[in-house]
Amino acid sequence: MQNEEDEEAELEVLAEFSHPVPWQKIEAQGLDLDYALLFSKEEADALFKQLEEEVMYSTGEEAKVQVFGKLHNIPRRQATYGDAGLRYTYSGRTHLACTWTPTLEYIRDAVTNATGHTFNFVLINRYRDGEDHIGEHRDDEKELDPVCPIASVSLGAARDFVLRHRDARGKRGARRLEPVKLQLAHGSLLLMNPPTNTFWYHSLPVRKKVRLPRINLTFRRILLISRGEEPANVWSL
Ligand SMILES: O=C(O)CCC(=O)C(=O)O
Ligand SMILES: [Fe+2]
Repeated sequence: MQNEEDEEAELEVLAEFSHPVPWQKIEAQGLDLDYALLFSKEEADALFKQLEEEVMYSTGEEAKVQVFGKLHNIPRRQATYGDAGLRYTYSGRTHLACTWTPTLEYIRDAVTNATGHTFNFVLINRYRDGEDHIGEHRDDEKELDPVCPIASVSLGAARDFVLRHRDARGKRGARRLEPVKLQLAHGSLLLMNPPTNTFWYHSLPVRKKVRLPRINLTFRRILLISRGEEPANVWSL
């Protein structure tokens, strides 16, 4: 019942604001992506600058990951924002979302207008230059709403984005499935639609020639109702 109401609300949003974005569809077995330029260069420049002033990135323990029992600095900076009280677990750590800034609300609403989907959380990654990167992973946490795409907005230096099917990883991948490679441009929006994150891993590899910073925002919808043994993803609302 709740879902039907949500769907109706989303359709209304779609009908009300159809944004003039030329979408490009990218498909492969179990992979479904939509790519478009969401912001003009001028607007993307302004948004990048505003985010540089507004976003507070994690520091100290929060900015480290544990790999085989050892703590490492993550090779980029991260921040989480969202609806009041939301928390989200990734890489074994629980993060409490900061409340939306005006610029983040503006970008979130532009994504909603362009897609008809609503989001209650954003993970922000800042890559200083081409040395900063993110390793191969899937965003398949069980607290994510399984019907909602992950909407990835890129600002700043263009970077390569590589997706590989889970059965084609490693030297002796069980299946010959070609990786999917994209370049994520300044002001672009990439939708990772279900079931992409079940079957495909993605990464942002090191690119030593890239000298300029990049900010990536992945808008997500986190379920507020606990499933099974898991606690609900809110402290208090
Ligand atoms: O920076 C990117 O384009 C990807 C970031 C990413 O994969 C993530 O936030 O989960
Ligand atoms: Fe990801």
